[in-house]
Amino acid sequence: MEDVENMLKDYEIVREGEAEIMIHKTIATNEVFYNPVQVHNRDMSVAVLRTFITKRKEEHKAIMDKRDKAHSKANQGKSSSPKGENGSTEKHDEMDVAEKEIIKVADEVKDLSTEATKTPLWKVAREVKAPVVLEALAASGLRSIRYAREIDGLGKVVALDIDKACIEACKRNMKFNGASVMSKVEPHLTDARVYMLTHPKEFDVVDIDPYGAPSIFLDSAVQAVADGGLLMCTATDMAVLCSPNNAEVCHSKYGSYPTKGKYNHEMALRILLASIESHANRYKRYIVPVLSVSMDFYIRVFVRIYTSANEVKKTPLKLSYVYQCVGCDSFHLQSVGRAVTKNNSVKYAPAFGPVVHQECSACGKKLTMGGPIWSAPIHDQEWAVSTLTEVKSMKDRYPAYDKITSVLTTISEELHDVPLFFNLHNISANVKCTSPSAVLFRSAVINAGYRISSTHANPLGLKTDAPWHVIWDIMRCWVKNHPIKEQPHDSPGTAILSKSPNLEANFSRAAAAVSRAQANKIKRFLPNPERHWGPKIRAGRKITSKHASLLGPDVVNRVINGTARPQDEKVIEPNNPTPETVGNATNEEDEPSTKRQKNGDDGLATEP
Ligand SMILES: C[S@@+](CC[C@H](N)C(=O)[O-])C[C@H]1O[C@@H](n2cnc3c(N)ncnc32)[C@H](O)[C@@H]1O
Ligand SMILES: [Zn+2]
Repeated sequence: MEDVENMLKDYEIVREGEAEIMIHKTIATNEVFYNPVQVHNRDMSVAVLRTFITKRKEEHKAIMDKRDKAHSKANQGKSSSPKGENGSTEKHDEMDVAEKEIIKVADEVKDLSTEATKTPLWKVAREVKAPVVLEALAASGLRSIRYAREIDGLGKVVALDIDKACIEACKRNMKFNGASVMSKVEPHLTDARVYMLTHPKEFDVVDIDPYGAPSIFLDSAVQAVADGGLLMCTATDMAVLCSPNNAEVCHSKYGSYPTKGKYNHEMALRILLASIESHANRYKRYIVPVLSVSMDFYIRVFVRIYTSANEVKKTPLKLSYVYQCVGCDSFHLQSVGRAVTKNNSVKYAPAFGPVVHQECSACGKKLTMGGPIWSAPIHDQEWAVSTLTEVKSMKDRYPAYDKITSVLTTISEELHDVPLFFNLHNISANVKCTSPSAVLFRSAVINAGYRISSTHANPLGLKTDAPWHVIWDIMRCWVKNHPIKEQPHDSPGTAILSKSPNLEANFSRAAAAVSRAQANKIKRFLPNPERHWGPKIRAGRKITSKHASLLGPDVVNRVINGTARPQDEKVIEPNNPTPETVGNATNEEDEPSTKRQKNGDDGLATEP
């Protein structure tokens, strides 16, 4: 008893969701990674895991129903087949009926769940197994403990870390959370890559939450996920994924070039998805994204993984290069592959190109090329809506309820089949005019016969299927009624405005120009979580005077002198290193400024 009390006096107890973890009071050691603002990440993961469990049950039930239907049809065929003289032929007929029915049903089930696994229908167990989870990079074990305590119907949770101090902290925290956690969570001190490679297809859920880039874990992670299982993966190296200044690093880690577009947070998601797909394809596997989130200072994707050599051939249709104009915000996508149908068979060949001229058709400037990115949908609309509904029904169980409902609401309203987006303020800046309000601009697009939506990745971003010549025509019409000062003759804006519009834009207010969430005054974007929010310094990295500009001289002095206070913990979180500013002025009161700062500190968990 005294031992426990003695031990507890060195720790601060932090509660998140239903888990409580012990954080050492002496932060100078910075021994085990813990970042409180990642509660958004953990809450979102809890929510998606709950949806996964529900969906798997539904899919399993559908398979069972179909199997039962197949059996009863086969039995009917058996009883109604006329008795002939030749017993063996009759038997054959009966088997034919049953077999055909089962094959037909197997196809239907495959369509139903897009689960192209090779498991024969008769082999599917009657009871759906409780999903087994692997948290590959567990640190304090907080996430694994939350999964074990909060998610009903979950099987074992295996928590790995390569760092002894982390696994010790994880074991301590498990014990602190009681017997139910002790019996469910299984910690291992090991290199996650080796563990995942030696446990192929063993986990229904694999969670990767690294410092910075997940790239070194992807190859083994895609192999550890069971067919139809879920891979959840974070990347916090936004400076690499978003900025052409780090293009070499991005290409070496992910196999794609980023471009300089205002859509760069969504592009980061699409680069990560393309990279996971490429790793999966090596093992005849492919991904189906269910939710892809750009949040705070990082991105997180949730993808299901299936095995099918046939489906893998279609990957080039889901990938595109991006041509980005250097003069204006126009961008164009070029698919990597195309489908060729010949005599009832489909083959996949490289696409015809290029889809653009060497100069931008709007402003005449050059185009840079980026990608390849994942250009198929990044979310499953039904998953987004189900997850949102489920979160709303359990408000008390999500400490970051406001944040995750706002993100899920915006995601549920996104145009899912339109990759990337532009920023209304930026395209107005291209032609040097005052920006039309979002509602007026959206109305003009809708009145021209196209669809438009917002995006969760940027409060001022707009997704539309309208081609760029329509977008520029709308801006030309706007400028006609809102004249601008004369611009330099060689500016992109002058080139854009020198052409007469082919379309007469109609700015009269369209009903669909305001989203359902906006109409109902539901918050779609929230301000930053707290003053010193962002990725944390890597665990174990010594805090020195070099971190003064980041943490403040007082905190650094206290840490160096060994007199740090528990509240200093909150300050040891540098700002977001994302190289772009997401927009400042906003014309919608529910969309606060999310201007972010550049940061060059080399001790960040996000640095490459
Ligand atoms: C960002 S922290 C994980 C945070 C944790 N998931 C959470 O939600 O609090 C990354 C962890 O990965 C661990 N790690 C790094 N490389 C690893 C490897 N190859 N195998 C296992 N763990 C590793 C580090 O020790 C660190 O504890
Ligand atoms: Zn241009």
